[in-house]
Amino acid sequence: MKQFSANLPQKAYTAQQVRDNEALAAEQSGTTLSQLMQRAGSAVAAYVQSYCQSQELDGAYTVVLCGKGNNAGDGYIAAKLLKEVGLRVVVWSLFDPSLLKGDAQDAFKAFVDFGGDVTRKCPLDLDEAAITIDAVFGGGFHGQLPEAVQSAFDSIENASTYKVSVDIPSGVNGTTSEVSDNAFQADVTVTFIALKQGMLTGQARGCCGQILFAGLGVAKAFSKLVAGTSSFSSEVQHFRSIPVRAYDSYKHQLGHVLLIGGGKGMAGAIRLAAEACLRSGAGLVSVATHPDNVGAVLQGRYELMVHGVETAPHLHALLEKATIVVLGPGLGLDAWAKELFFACSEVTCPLVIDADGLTLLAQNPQALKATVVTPHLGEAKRLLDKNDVEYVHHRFELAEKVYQTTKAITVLKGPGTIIQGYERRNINRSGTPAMASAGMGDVLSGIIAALLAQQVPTFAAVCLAVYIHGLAAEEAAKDGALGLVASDLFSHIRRILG
Ligand SMILES: NC(=O)C1=CN([C@@H]2O[C@H](COP(=O)(O)OP(=O)(O)OC[C@H]3O[C@@H](n4cnc5c(N)ncnc54)[C@H](OP(=O)(O)O)[C@@H]3O)[C@@H](O)[C@H]2O)[C@@H](O)CC1
Ligand SMILES: [K+]
Repeated sequence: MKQFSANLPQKAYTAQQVRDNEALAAEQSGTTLSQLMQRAGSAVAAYVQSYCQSQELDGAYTVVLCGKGNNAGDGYIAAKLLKEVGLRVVVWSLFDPSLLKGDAQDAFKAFVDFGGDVTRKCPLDLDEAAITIDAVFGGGFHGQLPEAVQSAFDSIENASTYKVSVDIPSGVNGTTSEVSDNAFQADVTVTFIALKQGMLTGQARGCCGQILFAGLGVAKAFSKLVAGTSSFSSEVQHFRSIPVRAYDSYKHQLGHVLLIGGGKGMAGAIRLAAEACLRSGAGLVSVATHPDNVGAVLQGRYELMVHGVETAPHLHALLEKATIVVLGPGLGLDAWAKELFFACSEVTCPLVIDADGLTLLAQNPQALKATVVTPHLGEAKRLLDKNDVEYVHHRFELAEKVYQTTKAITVLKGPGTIIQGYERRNINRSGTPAMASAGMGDVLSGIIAALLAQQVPTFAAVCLAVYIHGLAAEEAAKDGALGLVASDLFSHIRRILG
């Protein structure tokens, strides 16, 4: 049986759920916790061996960093197995091994009895270590890494060694996604039993490198026992919810999106959103922008209907024709922006609010009823009550709070975008640098609007838009798109949507 796989399950759980239920899952699967630890260590050793084979690293030096909990137990087991197959292994224990308990203490003793070296100091020039395994903290970690651990990780960060984390990179909170200073930056993380939600989003996602999954023979029992907190999926299944276009379909059947934004001197964002909307299949796309921007927004994209809007009354006629409204890209915060913002109080069709629209919504929470909001971390913070700002580093809580506050499907942007709504939660699998460059958020709101215009149900439209956007970003990056600017995504969006 393969001990680990790059195919990841579609449900995610908190690290605490895993800790609380692994014993019962083991019992129901006819196994014990100490056998689970053996399997966990063995899965890590199997991965390291396969890596060594692929890189032709015979007898390579491997440093195993160990802590004081069960994560260290996995580390000692892996260390012994790798020593058995001829690797030169040394354990660098960052805590006194006498703190180890139970199975972890047994694993330490077994390694030492086998002639394994355990040292409390950095054992060698880390550039000489082909591989470094992080078994310092796993599911039991919270808060900040102790200083000694941080300085050890600092020296590893600068060394040319391949880094493998056991279960969860040390310094990452597997429940909240909070990341300690100097958290371990793995090339690969072999995670056990279930996907931990905290690894899949924000800065934490970057600490994990590639995630490999090892169910340890209890994953099935675990998933029957415990309800996941979120689905972690590419949402490919949502492609089915895009209606097939009839041969005789025409533009008036495919929605009319009105995008409002682009204050004086800020034509770019609204143009990007409008172009993404066209490319993602909306039937008609209108733009309401500052009169100065009309030429710039229309330039080279003559399918757009671009209107220079001075005041709210100019907007009313456009709002009447729209079936979907996007408010915010490049809107600004001046008097002109505020007038258009308040004019949207009459919107009865689905309303997507992004960017400056969110800042104005934060200042006037009762003024508009959004259907979808697409905040990044800073915008999400603004939308919340001061009392809730404590949730800022807890991306799941933050997305949930924004959802409760706005009652709009919330797309918390960033790597591993969280989509929260209708009591469902989704984490975008592609985990790309999707929002890394200027303008890419604007593209996302354009795609969402286009899918809504084509009558894809709202939650599916949002999941699908995030997926398309992430996939397009990934493809653009593969093509070596310099700096990954939003416009690189367009050709890929076209290709993905067929
Ligand atoms: N159950 C099993 O048998 C199996 C478990 N498995 C493995 O075990 C891992 C979970 O093990 P674990 O629960 O022992 O947690 P782990 O992260 O190793 O250490 C917790 C220790 O660290 C401490 N600590 C926390 N934060 C700290 C901080 N900031 N600074 C300093 N100290 C801090 C914490 O202290 P406390 O919070 O209690 O005060 C406690 O002493 C799991 O990820 C998987 O790898 C698998 O083998 C399958 C079978
Ligand atoms: K770890």
